[in-house]
Amino acid sequence: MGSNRLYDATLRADIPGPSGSAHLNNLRFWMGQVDYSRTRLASYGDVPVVGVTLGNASIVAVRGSAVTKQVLGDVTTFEHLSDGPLALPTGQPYSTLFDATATLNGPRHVRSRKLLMPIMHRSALHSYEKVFIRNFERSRFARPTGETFDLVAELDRLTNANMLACLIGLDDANAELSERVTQLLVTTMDPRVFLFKFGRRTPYGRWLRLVEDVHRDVSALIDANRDEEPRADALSILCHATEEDGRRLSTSEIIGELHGMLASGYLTTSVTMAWSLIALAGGHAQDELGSVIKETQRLMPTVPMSLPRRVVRDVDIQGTWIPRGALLFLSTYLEHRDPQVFDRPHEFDPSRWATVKPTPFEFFPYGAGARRCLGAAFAEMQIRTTFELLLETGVPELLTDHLRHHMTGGVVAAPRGPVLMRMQPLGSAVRDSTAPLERFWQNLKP
Ligand code: HEM
Repeated sequence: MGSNRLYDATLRADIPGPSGSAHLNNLRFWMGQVDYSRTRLASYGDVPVVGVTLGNASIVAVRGSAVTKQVLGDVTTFEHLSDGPLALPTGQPYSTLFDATATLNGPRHVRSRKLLMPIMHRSALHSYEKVFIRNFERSRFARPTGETFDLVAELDRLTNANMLACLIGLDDANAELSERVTQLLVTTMDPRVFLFKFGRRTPYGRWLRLVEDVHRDVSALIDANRDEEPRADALSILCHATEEDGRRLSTSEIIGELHGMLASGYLTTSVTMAWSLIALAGGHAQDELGSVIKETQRLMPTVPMSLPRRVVRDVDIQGTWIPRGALLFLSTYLEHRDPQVFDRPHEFDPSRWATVKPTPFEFFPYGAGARRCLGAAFAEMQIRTTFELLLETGVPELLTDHLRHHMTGGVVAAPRGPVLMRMQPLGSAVRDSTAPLERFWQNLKP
């Protein structure tokens, strides 16, 4: 549904927005969504719908908790994209690799969410916790020796190991496949792959071979698992899951869902952990852990602009008519700084969470409604388990003063690495980085 073009002159609407070249406006939007929200969108105040280009609804951003509720609450008008640059060639065994909860709509989406529920069941989460503990103990965070390292890279390694073990059951014994799956996740986020979608020696050709290899190897793993005793990882749970009519998920469905969860959950978790650890190591280790994590997610939501929604029927948004076909975004970054909800909205203050009680449409780092992040409980358990162990082990000390962010994978706002830290023995006095951290948060003000 809807045009894949990023500018469609026929999608006219009576909305404000910058004039000038639509292509340049689009470029500014895609280049940096935090900066776009901060410098462009914020200047329109409370206007509910702003076009990336004046008077055109090809790409629009919407504002306010009432509109957020309308958009996230109506999954039949505002659909997730199932098309886009990721579409794979048809007729191949791997053609459905990107068919998963995050890209499906309508009854197929409802069905796939339901089928994934056992993966997030309390008993499953309990077994994942053991993996988080084991991998933490092998990480640099478990060694309070004063060694300097890059927290962004270390968290990336740790989260990757956690996800591969919990979702696919991979560990050191499957190093080669682990490496290939990781490579696929990383290259799928590389825009160069999709610039020229032809040839075998191009980045696209190499990426397609990787898709084929991973699909073949994980399919073999799934087939082997069907005959084995159930284990605690998601792959095994899905192999043994049955629908109400007794039907089992096909190998292609399972591999699509596993890939979808890895793609949705790996970078988002490692980056959320990196921002939170920067706050902990920079002077907030004594504050209540849950409040530090929430306050970090408020000021720097890892996904600062929502996933795009395709408007599939003409719709009225707070008195503004938006035509079918529009591509619509919410600015989580701006909604999380609403002064009506958060007093002194640009200050990093974990203690506010003792009193502030935002609705799910005022604070939504994981989205809200029928498409709320399916892995939120999994991510939260991973974050809490890791940081509780870390704070019991030693004192984290932030060594990098100049913090910056960049957009990666198209949708994630990550710290620009390296961000150096060290783990000092418990009871050590460490340098106070509150001033540089404060400067960083202030520089992010709209
Ligand atoms: C801190 C880490 C994470 C953050 C910040 C995050 C954030 C999000 C956001 C913003 C969405 C979009 C919601 C929407 O479109 O309204 C989403 C969707 C999703 N996430 Fe996460 N996520 C995280 C971790 C994970 C993990 C670990 C998994 C899997 C194990 C996961 C699986 C999914 C799936 C399957 C969807 C699609 C849900 C649907 O469309 O019904 N996420 N996530």
